[in-house]
Amino acid sequence: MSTGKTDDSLIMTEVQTGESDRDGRPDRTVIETRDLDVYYGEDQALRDVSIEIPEEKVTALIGPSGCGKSTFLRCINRMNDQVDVCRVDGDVIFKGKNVYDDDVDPVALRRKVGQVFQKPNPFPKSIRDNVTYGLEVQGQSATDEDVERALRGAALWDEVNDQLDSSGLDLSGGQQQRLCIARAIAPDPEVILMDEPTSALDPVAASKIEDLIDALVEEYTVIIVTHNMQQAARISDKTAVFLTGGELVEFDDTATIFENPDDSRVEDYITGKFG
Ligand SMILES: Nc1ncnc2c1ncn2[C@@H]1O[C@H](COP(=O)(O)OP(=O)(O)OP(=O)(O)O)[C@@H](O)[C@H]1O
Repeated sequence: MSTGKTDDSLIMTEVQTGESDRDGRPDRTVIETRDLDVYYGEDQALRDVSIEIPEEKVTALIGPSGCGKSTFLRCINRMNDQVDVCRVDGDVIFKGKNVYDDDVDPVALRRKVGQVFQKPNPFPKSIRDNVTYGLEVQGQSATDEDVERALRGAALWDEVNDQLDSSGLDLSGGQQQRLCIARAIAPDPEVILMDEPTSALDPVAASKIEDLIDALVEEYTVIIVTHNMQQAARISDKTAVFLTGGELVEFDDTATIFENPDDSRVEDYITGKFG
């Protein structure tokens, strides 16, 4: 297949940031927002959000309902373009390039920044066609190897390799979500956005997705919205805490956020005093 991390049409310089990491390498910023304000009509959903998301790490976004977590995710791959009343001010820099620049093609952007949603949403098509869709929508043909690679990457191959022509809708909820992850990774993205990907699943299926996220981050950057504080603590390297009004209150290593946050509002939120 012709996709891959060598296609740098959207990619400019990379930015070095801090020091902590999974495997000894220094952090590199893959996405940076600067002074990001987002409005729906007159209502402001995000307020002056500046953050640097490290590459090949899991960053969790937590905070009470309505604080703008999903809005933030949708800014990164410009899904908010599809909301007429939505206005975005400020910069969203993906590997050095502002994704809101006029010369950025949102479809190409979404190949590099894939998304998985709360409710598994496979197409009413075969398992194979669900996986190849992400490539074909970009005008690329997909081989059997591409299908196998994506399904293996989503820890689903062993369960479905003898039924690739069956409907994706016949799979269990957890398998459907892993199929959606396979669809997202088929075009070989850099970043995978996940909006509460386990909240519609039973605990066993959710645990498989958590294990999968741990494996995916060897190759991809994962940004996950979750309401499940234990999940954020278990799977993420960094945690960003948003609070009502769309303010990013604190962003730090997950251990620091959960054990020793700077802001008392974060402690109150985490200990369940509000939100
Ligand atoms: N399409 C839309 N049109 C108008 N307002 C919207 C739209 N989407 C979100 N909002 C508003 O923007 C604010 C932030 O919503 P958002 O869904 O980003 O929050 P959230 O933190 O992800 O919430 P939740 O945890 O409940 O999913 C809310 O006040 C919400 O009502």
